[in-house]
Amino acid sequence: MAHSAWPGLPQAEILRDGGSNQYLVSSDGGATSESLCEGDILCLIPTGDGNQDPKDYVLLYVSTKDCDTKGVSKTADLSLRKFKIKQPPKELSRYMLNANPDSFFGDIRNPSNRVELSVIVSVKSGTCEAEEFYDRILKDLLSSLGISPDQHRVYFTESERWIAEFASQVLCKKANEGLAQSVLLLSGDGGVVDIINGIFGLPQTSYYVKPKIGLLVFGTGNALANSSKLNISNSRGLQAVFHGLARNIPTFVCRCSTGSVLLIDEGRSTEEMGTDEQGGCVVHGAVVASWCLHATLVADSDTTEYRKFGSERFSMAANELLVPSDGSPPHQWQGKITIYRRSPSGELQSETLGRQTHMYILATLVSHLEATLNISPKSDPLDGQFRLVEFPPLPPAEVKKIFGMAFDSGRHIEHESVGYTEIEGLRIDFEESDPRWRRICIDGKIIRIPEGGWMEVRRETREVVDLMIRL
Ligand SMILES: Nc1ncnc2c1ncn2[C@@H]1O[C@H](COP(=O)(O)OP(=O)(O)OP(=O)(O)O)[C@@H](O)[C@H]1O
Repeated sequence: MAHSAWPGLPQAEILRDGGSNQYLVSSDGGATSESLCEGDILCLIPTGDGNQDPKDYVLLYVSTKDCDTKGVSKTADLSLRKFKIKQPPKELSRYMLNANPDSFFGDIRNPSNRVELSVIVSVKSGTCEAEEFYDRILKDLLSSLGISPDQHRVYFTESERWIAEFASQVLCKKANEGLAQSVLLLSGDGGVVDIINGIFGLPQTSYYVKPKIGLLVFGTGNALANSSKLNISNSRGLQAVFHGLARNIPTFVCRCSTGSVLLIDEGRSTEEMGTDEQGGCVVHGAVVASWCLHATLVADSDTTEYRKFGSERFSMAANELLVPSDGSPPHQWQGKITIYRRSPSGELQSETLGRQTHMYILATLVSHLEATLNISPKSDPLDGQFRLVEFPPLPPAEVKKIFGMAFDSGRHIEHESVGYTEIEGLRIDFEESDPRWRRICIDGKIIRIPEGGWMEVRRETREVVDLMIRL
């Protein structure tokens, strides 16, 4: 760490403010003070180097104009604060930045021991705040840590395909050469999944070193972050980057019949998918594979107009599907569902769901699709277990009741019409003539299956990337 990074830093005192996780930071000899939530602390850096007093630290945190807001403030209200501190409260020692060669940045005090760092800013994620967060917080933070512009690369996404192409052309290539890499990714689930797919598109060498992803949360649903105990405070996940551990992101593979296409540009255009040796279409996911109501509402709400409403867009589109404004009844999706499970002796077994019409078919590796939508309450962070949530066509009021229960700590699994089970995989044979009802969702990406087609999802055993999480 270059101590020259801290010239003229003001001195402050940090004290616990009552019994909660609130602190008071007072500077200017007590003339100025502001409240600080523990979730907004980034790190404490010991500045003593033997000649100096070891009780000197630099405190870095994200400050908000609106500190009464529960949860997360708008990025426009955030700024990075840096103070010299003497004797911080001892419970804050867990935020101490130690010299650790295995950490996300490598040995931050020693530039020659740092890992290769890329920063990817997904400019269209969520409500498009990632770029502003980079400008307001991240740029200054990296420079304060002594990570100079020549020691990392910053990229702003230029297209829908940008992250997947970067992942295959840069990340995978270097990982295959055995290079340790870390990626600060400002996005929603889509950015992570694009990285996973970009890497899965190429073979792995025996030298492969999994890149570490530090996910800064800027999407709409943020299922992976909300399910992985990432602290979605104003630090947007930076606490896990500094103080977390790297853990494998479990994934699944989805194969679909030849002729399946990825819908892009708000569904106006299509793109060819990757293919396997048999000519089937292949895509990987880490969050969710769905059909019926879930896939259709994600697809219908993926427009610039809907995106302005943040995660509210999902319930708006769901309402239109359950109670269509033209007065028609909700659609009943038609198809054959086959479920794969492992027997206690490890044998793969299949069983067909005993009905042909459906309202909800969703296989997931995560617990939460949104901050409070606990779709799979038995899932633990990154546990790798695939679970199926399904129910048949029901009156709209009953479907809304089920969702109310899902938002209430995942109680929907107690509803008599909801099936919830551990699975190894799932196959759908579609029996729908209208292409609108043949759209599936793989981690937010929408795939249209050809008429008479099928899709199959299975857990994937190859590991490609790690996520920084706090255990
Ligand atoms: N410069 C760009 N031009 C066009 N599309 C972009 C650009 N940058 C990102 N995108 C696309 O924007 C989408 C952002 O997805 P992401 O998952 O990160 O956010 P989200 O959908 O709002 O959140 P979540 O998936 O968590 O609900 C992706 O499909 C990505 O490919």
